[in-house]
Amino acid sequence: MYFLSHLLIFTVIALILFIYYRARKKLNYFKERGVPNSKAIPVFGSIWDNVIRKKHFFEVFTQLYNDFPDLRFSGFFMFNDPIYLIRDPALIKQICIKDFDHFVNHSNNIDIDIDPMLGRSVFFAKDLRWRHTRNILSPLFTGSKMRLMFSLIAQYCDKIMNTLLTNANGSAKEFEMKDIVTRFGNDIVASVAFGLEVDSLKNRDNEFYVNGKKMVKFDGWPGIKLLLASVCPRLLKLFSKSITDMKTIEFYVNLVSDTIKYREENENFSRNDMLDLLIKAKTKQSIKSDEDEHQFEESFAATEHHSLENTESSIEWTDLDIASQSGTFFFAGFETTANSTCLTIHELALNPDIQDRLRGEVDEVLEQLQGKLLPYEILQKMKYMDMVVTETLRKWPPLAQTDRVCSKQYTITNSDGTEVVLEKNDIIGIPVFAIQRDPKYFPNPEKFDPERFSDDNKHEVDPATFLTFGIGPRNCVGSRFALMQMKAIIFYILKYSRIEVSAKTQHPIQFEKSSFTLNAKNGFWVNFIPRH
Ligand code: HEM
Repeated sequence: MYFLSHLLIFTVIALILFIYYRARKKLNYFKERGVPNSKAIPVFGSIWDNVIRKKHFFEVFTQLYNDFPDLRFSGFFMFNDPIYLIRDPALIKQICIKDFDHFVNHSNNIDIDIDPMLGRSVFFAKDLRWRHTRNILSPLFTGSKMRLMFSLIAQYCDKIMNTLLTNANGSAKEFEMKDIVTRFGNDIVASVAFGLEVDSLKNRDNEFYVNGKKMVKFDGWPGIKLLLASVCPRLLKLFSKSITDMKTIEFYVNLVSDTIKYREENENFSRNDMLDLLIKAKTKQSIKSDEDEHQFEESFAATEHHSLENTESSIEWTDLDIASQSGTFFFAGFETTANSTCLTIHELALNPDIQDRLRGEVDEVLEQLQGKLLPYEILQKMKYMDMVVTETLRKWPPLAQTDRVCSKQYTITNSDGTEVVLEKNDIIGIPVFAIQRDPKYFPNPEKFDPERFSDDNKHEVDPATFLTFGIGPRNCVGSRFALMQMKAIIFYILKYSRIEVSAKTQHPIQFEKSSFTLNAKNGFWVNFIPRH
């Protein structure tokens, strides 16, 4: 027994020393390639300040960006992984657009045998599966498809804002916006992506909302599983069957299967929602083309659709594939859209003059509509709305950084002339937040200034410095959906109320350091003053 316990202690110490030695050796990675790198410690790399919750990810990434202001790229370590941080917008464009074929995947791939739900989603898929899925999905997110869905969203926002403020009798009502906007988002996803009507403000613990919350919970054990899925999938398989809870997967697949069955049995049923389009894609029916696309004003922030080579695929779509793409609205679009909406509301509360001007635009539209529901075409024509939302997304992009993985050798040249050959599986980081807060590209970057995106000024913004929705063929497929949802919620809030700071509004706002995105530490509190 005595011998065994000593052997165990010895083995554990030897293992720790071995891991430490290997991690320390890895820290020479950039030096050996002639690339200056940010400070790093073994195992935790350059993000120690976030690991101990001293700084938010956003602050850490900004520090790494500012470490070498004159270089086109430098290096840092995300735990043990060396990452090339690309600082030069022209190089970002070259990698993500021109030479995209060398950089197709993100680093957070998940195989379908690790998680049948996430692995099928376009967000986590890689190579051929990604190309095939993206080719199917891209046509479902164009302006004309958004227009079809928009009436469901506008109706919902109008009804809910109206109910929220009944009984207020003209007096201020204090709300924590994240809770409200999350419930808005949940019901909109239920309606558009799953064909289900729920009212999460009334039925607070409805099954759809509870399962949705589980899907987007990526802190704690689910977060560790997500990290293991890309760093060490074999280890994850030892501990767990899947990242997403199997019961949650079953819930969504059953929901989608029942709805598909209903719609197939009722041929005349048409709801013009995303699920309809996904079912058509599954059964390889043609989806009406977008010849009327040009009639819509495009939001400044909406991402371009890049055509990919046509990939004939032998992958047959099942109900699980459809449930997975519908589920993508949760894990790719839920927190991002909800936080961006809350931050727009927060900025409008802090900047009453900007809010007044936006309300003026809303009122003009309301007068034009004469009680009718807001149509998508008119929403898209609201110039100041677009400027306000775009400036929020510039100042507060919900993801600090995105990335690409190199798939075949590629040479990049630094400002000092050093050439570096990127090898297969090398990772490059794109510092979204730091670039959008760099005074070189956005003077006085802390200021909330929608004028940056006015017709007179927006041509001065280099598209490769506005990266909130990413760049190139792997950009955010849901940008139009996110913008439509954010604008609809803001429109109907301003129709029914004036937003003011409340006693609980935090300014300057602080964010949860354990979160990878911008979750306010004490919530997003504001007062709504009902309008007559
Ligand atoms: C304000 C809200 C949102 C923001 C800021 C955002 C941002 C992003 C970013 C930065 C990326 C990576 C792009 C790149 O690496 O170039 C991305 C990818 C993606 N987003 Fe969004 N997103 C938002 C909302 C949504 C919504 C509502 C959906 C709905 C389906 C969505 C679906 C996706 C998908 C599927 C991808 C992966 C695309 C691919 O890998 O082909 N996003 N998003």
